[in-house]
Amino acid sequence: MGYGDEAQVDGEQSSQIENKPKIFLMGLKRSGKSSIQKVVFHKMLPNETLFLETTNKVVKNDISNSSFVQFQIWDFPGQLDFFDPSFDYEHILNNCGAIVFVIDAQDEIGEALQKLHQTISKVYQVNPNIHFEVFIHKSDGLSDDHKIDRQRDIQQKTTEDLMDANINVHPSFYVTSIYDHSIFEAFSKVIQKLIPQLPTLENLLDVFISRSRIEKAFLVDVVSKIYVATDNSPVDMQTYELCSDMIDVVIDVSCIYGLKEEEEGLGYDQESHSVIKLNNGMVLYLREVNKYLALVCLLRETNFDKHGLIDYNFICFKKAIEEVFARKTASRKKGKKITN
Ligand SMILES: Nc1nc2c(ncn2[C@@H]2O[C@H](COP(=O)(O)OP(=O)(O)OP(=O)(O)O)[C@@H](O)[C@H]2O)c(=O)[nH]1
Repeated sequence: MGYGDEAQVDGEQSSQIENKPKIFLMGLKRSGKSSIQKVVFHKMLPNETLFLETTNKVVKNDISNSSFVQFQIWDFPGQLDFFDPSFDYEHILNNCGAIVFVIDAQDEIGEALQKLHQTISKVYQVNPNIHFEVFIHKSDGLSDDHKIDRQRDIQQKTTEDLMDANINVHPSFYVTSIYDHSIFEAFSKVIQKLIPQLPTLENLLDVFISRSRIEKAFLVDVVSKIYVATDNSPVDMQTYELCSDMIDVVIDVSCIYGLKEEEEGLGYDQESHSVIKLNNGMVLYLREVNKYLALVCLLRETNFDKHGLIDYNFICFKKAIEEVFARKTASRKKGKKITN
């Protein structure tokens, strides 16, 4: 299952800008932009990206999976000169929330760094509110030492160049690969910056886990496995991977045993919940929050004895989330009325 429409847009169509915030995927040719989009949002297997052809036009993708996560991803071909005077980039940048700049960490990085600097300096002049996110990509092919060196080099050079040019921008850096969960974690962080309700969601999660003696909780988008929010304790990649895999297990089992004959669907509804006891004394706990989101938690088995309390706290948490959604929808409608 994938998301929404995928459309090729040319110069003219690109001027028809909708109100959803946009995330631009930029970087040199073959750096991995289309692969990232396909793997994260279209469930393409990483190995299948080997056969992706080079992108010739801007590819626009509408991501409307949940009330919180609604945006467009624009995949720019590596060979496109974004700042060509014939390309109306100033207009396009007005509604852009973030630029994800992808650097192939297995390749020579000089040209990519030059292009990154040029992109940041020009974009900053048009819209200083855009978040700059640098993916140090294809990290799977590097040894651990090499990974650290690459990240340090890219981060240092970019920051120094920006300081020398007097540009007050602080890009975020992520080491990513489509062959593990790093790409999902990085994209989660990119998207979270575009969710205005993030502090409220994090607070709700903090209260929920502390009252329920839970170690870690993620509010996950069930289709993409991007986490929309988590509590304030640090994210450990293995825990995120476990929680994300649990969603697959629950959906797969529901599809096989939960759907009626000839019934089609994702196998995920209000009834979806699951508890998995691991052999290391930990428990995974999943509950449906709404059509798009699941709460997935990790807790100690000894703290699961009072699971009635956890279930009760979850109901309160779910109600609070519904209120946040309702407020968001109400304020959106109010905004529309005013503009009408
Ligand atoms: N090892 C490795 N290869 C990757 C990764 N991501 C993408 N690739 C490979 O990189 C190659 C280029 O990927 P694309 O997604 O087509 O690159 P692009 O940036 O969209 O390229 P253009 O369309 O030319 O701008 C493909 O063969 C992918 O399989 C990764 O994380 N690790």
